[in-house]
Amino acid sequence: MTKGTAIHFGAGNIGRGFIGPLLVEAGYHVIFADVNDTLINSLNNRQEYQVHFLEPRKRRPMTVSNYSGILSTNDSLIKAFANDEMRIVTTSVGIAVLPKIAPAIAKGIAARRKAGTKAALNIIACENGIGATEQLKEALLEDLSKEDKQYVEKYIGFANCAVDRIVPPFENQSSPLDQYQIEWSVDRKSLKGIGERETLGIRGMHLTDDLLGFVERKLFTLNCGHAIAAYLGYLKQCDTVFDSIKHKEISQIVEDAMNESSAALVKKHPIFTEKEQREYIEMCLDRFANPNVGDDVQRVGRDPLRKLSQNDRLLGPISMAQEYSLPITNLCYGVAAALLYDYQDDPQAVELQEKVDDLGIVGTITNITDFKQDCNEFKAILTAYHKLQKWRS
Ligand SMILES: NC(=O)C1=CN([C@@H]2O[C@H](COP(=O)(O)OP(=O)(O)OC[C@H]3O[C@@H](n4cnc5c(N)ncnc54)[C@H](O)[C@@H]3O)[C@@H](O)[C@H]2O)C=CC1
Ligand SMILES: O=P(O)(O)OC[C@H]1O[C@](O)(CO)[C@@H](O)[C@@H]1O
Repeated sequence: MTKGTAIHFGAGNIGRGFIGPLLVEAGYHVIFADVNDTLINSLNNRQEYQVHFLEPRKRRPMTVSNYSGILSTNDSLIKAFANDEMRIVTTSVGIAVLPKIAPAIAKGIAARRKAGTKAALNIIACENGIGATEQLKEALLEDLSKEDKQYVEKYIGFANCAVDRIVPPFENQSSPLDQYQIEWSVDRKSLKGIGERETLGIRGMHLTDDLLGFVERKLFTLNCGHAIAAYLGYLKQCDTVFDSIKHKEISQIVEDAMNESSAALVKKHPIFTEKEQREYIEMCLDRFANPNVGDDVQRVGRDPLRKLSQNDRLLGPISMAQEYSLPITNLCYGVAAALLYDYQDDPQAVELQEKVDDLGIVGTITNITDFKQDCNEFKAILTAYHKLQKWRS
């Protein structure tokens, strides 16, 4: 049964491998909008592609069809917004790219208003980060007229979400996908056009009134452990997270860091019990150790400055633990490992190491973390940094 049309910005790993397939399976025609014309041409020429599951158990690949591709700069995309059948807009372009796609979405909304379309449209940014859809909304409001803003209030929902699926890069026109518990939790109250008990009819989308809990659980547990495994693995010259987690001293730090984060998480978000968090951590460790997921440490560790930002997976759990005066030693190892990340093909790693060269490590920790030099967190990061330096030599 057709449910209408969806536009998905970013036909990369999570777009083609996770969100796109869920929307297609739910009965939407998905328009993938991307800047990469080779990718768009290849999607249009193929008309279908496969998603295969990297789980230890065998499961049949899924065939994805009922989609089309369009360059995100193409004016037809703006026209597509005006269509009454257009119901949902999703993104997975990377959080820093959201301001770049905002003008096209703003033009699309203006076209929708001018066409007199009254059907609700929901926009969901599926990026790793807190409040990604909110950031997109703020960026696009700048481009809207007063009338468009009134229209937005009435008909356009902007819902934050947590998106959890490990999708390593595509190979040979098919998408590898890890098949553990999947999570696409969406803020129910921000959606438009659905009743109290209704859903958008998308299997795998979980509507919740406690979104922040789900976002922080994913970012501060799974992403936290994943990033620490990547940065520590990089120091030991591991190629993949799978290789990294085989080192006992790495898996211990990763597990202990996730435990430290969880101890604070269950206090802040009592919707999760300690038992559930223990099981969640087990599930994360299983995923990291899945031999079928050949996930490069450089992919998982990409953009270290973003990962070292205040509310992200490394400093976020430390602040949360500080609120309850809980231990943070292993989380500080994660921060220190990220500070040592010097992969030359990652522009943020290069920028980070230039900062270390300019400011010294004490100045860099101050600059990035905002911790005072005499506080425990600062000392723990500095101590861990000096210990981890020896891993490289
Ligand atoms: N890969 C994964 O397992 C997961 C990724 N995420 C999040 O999803 C987002 C995307 O990640 P991936 O799919 O791995 O990255 P990716 O690099 O595979 O895909 C990003 C896509 O966005 C496109 N893009 C870049 N600028 C654009 C623009 N201005 N307009 C339209 N398209 C544009 C790129 O061409 C690329 O196809 C990130 O925020 C990431 O944190 C979240 C959970 C899991
Ligand atoms: O996509 P980010 O935020 O750079 O994080 C790296 C990795 O974190 C995950 O979302 C989950 O661990 C990966 O699948 C993802 O690619």
